[in-house]
Amino acid sequence: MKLGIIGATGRMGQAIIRHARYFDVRVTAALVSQQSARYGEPIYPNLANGGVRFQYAHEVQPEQVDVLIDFSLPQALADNVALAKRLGVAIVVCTTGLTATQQQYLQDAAQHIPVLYAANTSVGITLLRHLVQLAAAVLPDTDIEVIEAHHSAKRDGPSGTAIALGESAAAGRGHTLSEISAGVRAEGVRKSGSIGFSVIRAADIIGEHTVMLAHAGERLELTHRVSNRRVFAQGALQAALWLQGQPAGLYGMADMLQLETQLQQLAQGMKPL
Ligand SMILES: NC(=O)C1=CN([C@@H]2O[C@H](COP(=O)(O)OP(=O)(O)OC[C@H]3O[C@@H](n4cnc5c(N)ncnc54)[C@H](OP(=O)(O)O)[C@@H]3O)[C@@H](O)[C@H]2O)C=CC1
Ligand SMILES: O=C(O)C1=N[C@H](C(=O)O)C[C@H](O)C1
Repeated sequence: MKLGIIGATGRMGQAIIRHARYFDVRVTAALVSQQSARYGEPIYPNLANGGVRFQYAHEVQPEQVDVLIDFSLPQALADNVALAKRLGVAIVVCTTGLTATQQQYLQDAAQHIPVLYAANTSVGITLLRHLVQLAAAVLPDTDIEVIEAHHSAKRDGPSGTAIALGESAAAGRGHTLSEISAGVRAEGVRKSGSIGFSVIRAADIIGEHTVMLAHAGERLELTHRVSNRRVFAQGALQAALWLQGQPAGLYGMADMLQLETQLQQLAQGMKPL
């Protein structure tokens, strides 16, 4: 598969370029912003890469890529989706901090091309979202808080993953997140039934999320920690390979992993404790 990576000079873009060779994937386009200092440089000088150099989106030709992965910035989303439509290829969007308007661009593009959106491409978070929904439903009276920690260069907060986990918890309670979100907590007493967020930014933390479900005398904490960006890169590459064969539509990581089917089959085969 011929892959175009958008945000190719960034932390995640570089992780994709490093890990593509472990999949049946060749990076054939590595896209940078008009402001990039890296334009024209070879993408990974230490490895044979067929002479691919960092280039601008408007230079990419339709035969050059089969699928795109976007790890850039929200403000580039409209251009990235337009590029996928121009090339007529699927796009895996992994950028977080999207506005409602930018999320609508994904919905609109999905009428024409396959689009997979994932705020977190790890298998662990895809499963955790389901566990959180279940726990929130089974423990309806617990207070729910989402705590996340990331590196000091992260721009958005709460993280896209924290918001997705909050959405899962709210869904478990029969609500949308916007109905019961308390946002990032500051001062003031807790409103019963609200979901609050805590945000930590420090050093080189790659990505950590905890969902706490607490009531008096007892607390359940569901935690996911990533210690290597390879985890995100592998998930995104796997998603790109899968998405290429799908019809136009908007997908998530759970669709790619067929998680609902897997969980139903497992639940049927489980013995009572
Ligand atoms: N879904 C997931 O699992 C994960 C998602 N993320 C998200 O991915 C995004 C990128 O993260 P990260 O790699 O750490 O960020 P970086 O800041 O390291 O990289 C972003 C890159 O985007 C490039 N860029 C900026 N503007 C544009 C543009 N207009 N068009 C194309 N490229 C542009 C920049 O480079 P240049 O100017 O040289 O082009 C920059 O290198 C963030 O939103 C982050 O939250 C991160 C990790 C995992
Ligand atoms: O910016 C990051 O680094 C990460 N961003 C994603 C998010 O906002 O959820 C996913 C991951 O935790 C790393």
